[in-house]
Amino acid sequence: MDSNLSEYLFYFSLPVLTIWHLIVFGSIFILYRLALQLLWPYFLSPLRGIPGPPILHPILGQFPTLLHGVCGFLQRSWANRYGSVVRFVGPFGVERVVFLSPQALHKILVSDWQEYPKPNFVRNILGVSAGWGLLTETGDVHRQMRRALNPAFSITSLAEQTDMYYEPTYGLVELFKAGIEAESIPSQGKVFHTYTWLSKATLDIICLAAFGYRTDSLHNPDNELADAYHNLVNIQSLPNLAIFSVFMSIPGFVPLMRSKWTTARLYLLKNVKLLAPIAIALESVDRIKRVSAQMFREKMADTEAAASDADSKRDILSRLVRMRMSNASKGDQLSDEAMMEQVITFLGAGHETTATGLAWNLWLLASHPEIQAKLRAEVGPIVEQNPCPDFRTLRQMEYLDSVVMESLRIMPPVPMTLRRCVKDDYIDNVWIPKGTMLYIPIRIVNTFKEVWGDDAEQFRPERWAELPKNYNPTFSFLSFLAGPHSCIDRTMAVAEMKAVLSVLISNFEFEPAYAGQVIRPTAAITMKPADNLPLRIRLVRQSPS
Ligand code: HEM
Repeated sequence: MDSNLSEYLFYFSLPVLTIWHLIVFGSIFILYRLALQLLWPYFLSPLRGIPGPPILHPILGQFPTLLHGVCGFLQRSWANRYGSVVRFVGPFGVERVVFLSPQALHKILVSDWQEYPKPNFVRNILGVSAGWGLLTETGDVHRQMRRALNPAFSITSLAEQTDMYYEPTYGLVELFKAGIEAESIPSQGKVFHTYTWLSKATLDIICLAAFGYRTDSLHNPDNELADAYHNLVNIQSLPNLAIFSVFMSIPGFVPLMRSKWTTARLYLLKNVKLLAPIAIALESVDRIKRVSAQMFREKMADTEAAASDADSKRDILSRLVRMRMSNASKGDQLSDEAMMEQVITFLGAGHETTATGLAWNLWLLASHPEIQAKLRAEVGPIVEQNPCPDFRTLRQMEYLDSVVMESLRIMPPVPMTLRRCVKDDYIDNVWIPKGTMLYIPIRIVNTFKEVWGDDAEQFRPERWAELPKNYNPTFSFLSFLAGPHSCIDRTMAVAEMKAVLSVLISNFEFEPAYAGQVIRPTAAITMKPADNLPLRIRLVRQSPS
């Protein structure tokens, strides 16, 4: 082509062509992609032979029913109907496959875990709301991080922390007592929104345990950290999760949101309805990071790893700082930045999960007074003698253990999680193409009748004293997941729940707030009570016997 002609095309035709081509080809491409995406699950998908519920809506799939249903119940009814491999379709033709067999779960979560990471949009949501650490990393980076962090979560380390749970717990006891005594007829007790209060107490506990930092959000709601977490927890809902999922899937959206430019303009984004929950999450995490960074700097400046304060010596951050100092020349070291992100992750992963677990436990006890009385008979005399039972004593209370495990089984704070297949594979002899989204059905597995029997959905702590013969220690109870991504702090979570519960049950009786009370679990990442779980609380000694 002669150079004049190419110059002519470049300077004159290209802009004209670009505008029209952009509009026309862009529209055709979007329509083509949309049509393909919508037709995909009906006619083209290699997964369409897997049994599962019919697609309810051509654009939204099963999403409307999932949105209005109780988390996990629908999937459980599908599993009962279609068997141990189920396919269902979400919005815009996105398919999800559920595997229930222990062999399939072993492959996805344990033996081939590197081939089944969390989907990127999930990692982005977790990263934006709970820091970029263990929860978001995968593969070798994750393995190295976990190796560096594991020693701070050893049983010995956690056992030494147990007494830190009691200051916030007794703070809660005092608040409940004061509220009840201020009533005109104290013997009738008082209705409290238990989840709200448990969320404050568990935030105070995790801040002490993770940083050695006293938030005291029970008495001081204006505390920077408490306020930021309060905002973060309040935006959790399924519709907001859907908004997060869409935006977090757009390439480049997360780096843009994390940029300094956007951070400085979050106040503007809060006025855009669709983006408001994301802006609130980012702003809250930014505030949490600022407080954490300050605490981290203080710990690092104290070369004795905070030798001055007894509490801070045993917190997770102090342990990590000490480990780093003693291993200064070895590998597996985390940078300052990485260590900070981890601690934010611990707060995010450890605060709401435990609050939710405790709230459901109190509900189950409130609605099963005979079990509550049996538990009180075990824990009451022990707590009376020793108001702050240590790790060993908590472990020795067998019925308490059964009650906590049974509650976590029926009402797991994390009811499901997602994984994505990074290469074509066979699972349970079913061909799963690269990119397939897998729904890990924690709540369904925990209440699977083939393992747990016909009363699988009932709250019966006694079953833990004699486990069913089909029980598989790793894959019949998935509340803390299994494999390299399983909860790093399972031991602390259970010990903390036991500590708080033993003290509360020794001091109070819990009842439904009104006759016929129905619970409303709402699940985004955790499954919390939508109404903050009102319960009537009475002082133990004043209750009619
Ligand atoms: C009852 C309370 C808790 C429950 C039910 C729970 C449950 C879980 C579950 C299901 C996962 C796996 C998530 C996934 O991979 O999709 C997980 C991971 C994790 N949890 Fe917990 N958790 C609880 C308490 C805690 C506490 C107190 C901490 C405090 C440090 C914590 C820290 C973590 C971390 C760091 C991970 C990521 C582990 C990894 O990927 O290597 N959790 N938890």
